[in-house]
Amino acid sequence: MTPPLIELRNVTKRFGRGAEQVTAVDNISLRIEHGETVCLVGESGCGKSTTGRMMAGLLPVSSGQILFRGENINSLDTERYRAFRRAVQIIHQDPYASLNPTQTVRQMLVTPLLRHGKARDRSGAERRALELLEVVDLTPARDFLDKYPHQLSGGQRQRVSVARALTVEPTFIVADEAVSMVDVSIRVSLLNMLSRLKQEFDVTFLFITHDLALAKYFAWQGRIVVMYLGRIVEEGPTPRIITDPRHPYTQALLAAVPEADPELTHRKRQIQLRSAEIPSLLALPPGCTFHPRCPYAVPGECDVHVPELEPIPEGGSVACPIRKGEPIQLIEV
Ligand SMILES: Nc1ncnc2c1ncn2[C@@H]1O[C@H](COP(=O)(O)OP(=O)(O)OP(=O)(O)O)[C@@H](O)[C@H]1O
Repeated sequence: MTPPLIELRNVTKRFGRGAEQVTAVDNISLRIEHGETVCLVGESGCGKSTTGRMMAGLLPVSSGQILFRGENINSLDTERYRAFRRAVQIIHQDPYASLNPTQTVRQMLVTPLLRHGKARDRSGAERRALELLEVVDLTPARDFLDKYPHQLSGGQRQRVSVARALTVEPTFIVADEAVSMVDVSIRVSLLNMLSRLKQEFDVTFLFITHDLALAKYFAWQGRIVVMYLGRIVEEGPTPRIITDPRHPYTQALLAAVPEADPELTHRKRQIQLRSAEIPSLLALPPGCTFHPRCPYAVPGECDVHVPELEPIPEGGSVACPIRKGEPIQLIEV
């Protein structure tokens, strides 16, 4: 049996020491198959970026294992580890911070192409750089080769980041809030470009976003994984999560979608959180960490036991023994 492309097994990540220590990611397990598109969603600070950075090999785990094509990335020899680091690329939220301001687009693309043997010589690397600029819809490509990051718009910079990631022919891309900083008007064209890469380059995606409407758009054929305060609280096929969310937190996230998306908002979900405040990672509530905000919390159960993710027949799994079997009540508006 082919192993998943990438797998997290009971991965935990702690930052800091002593009383200041926080557990940003708490014992999560996740399998992503080759060709899948998975969206990791949740509010700011729930551990999405930390998870993505660990998967890209940019942060060590505190405990647990990350397996790439079935092999623990910490047991790889130098050559295989380098191959893993090339295979997994990350696209950050802020392309301005991740692009070197002193380099032209030509340098940013030609250098990795030559360094990683993706082109035989300089002219081959330039040809490939031009092709990649066209792939990311920066045309006419020649006009962009000598530009510096500050001469590009936010959307164009993000396209250069994507082209740069593609120079090493990755199999897995972590797109961390990759379209959040660009204007809404060009968000869709960026998303469409990323979607095209799934097919054209056979890339598997982990798309990290706080916005369920984006997750729905990007991963309708894929899966949504919902994180809350470092834990996975629900996961499943996107259509099921969007139309029939079971965890009260997922329901609250959906109810908060501001976009005029008729599929997300034509029926209002009946959920009124007890508190809008997210607890601090420094003082996590016992039991289910969502219980102080949850309208369905059962005293003696939810404030005591940490719920496990359990599969549900409709697809995916839910970490809420109280609500997992209950479709939400909807009211027509
Ligand atoms: N290098 C670090 N040192 C200390 N704490 C960190 C570090 N990186 C992240 N954290 C903490 O870990 C928690 C999770 O952060 P993370 O960036 O993974 O969340 P997120 O869901 O991606 O949120 P955002 O969308 O705001 O980036 C936060 O409380 C954050 O302050």
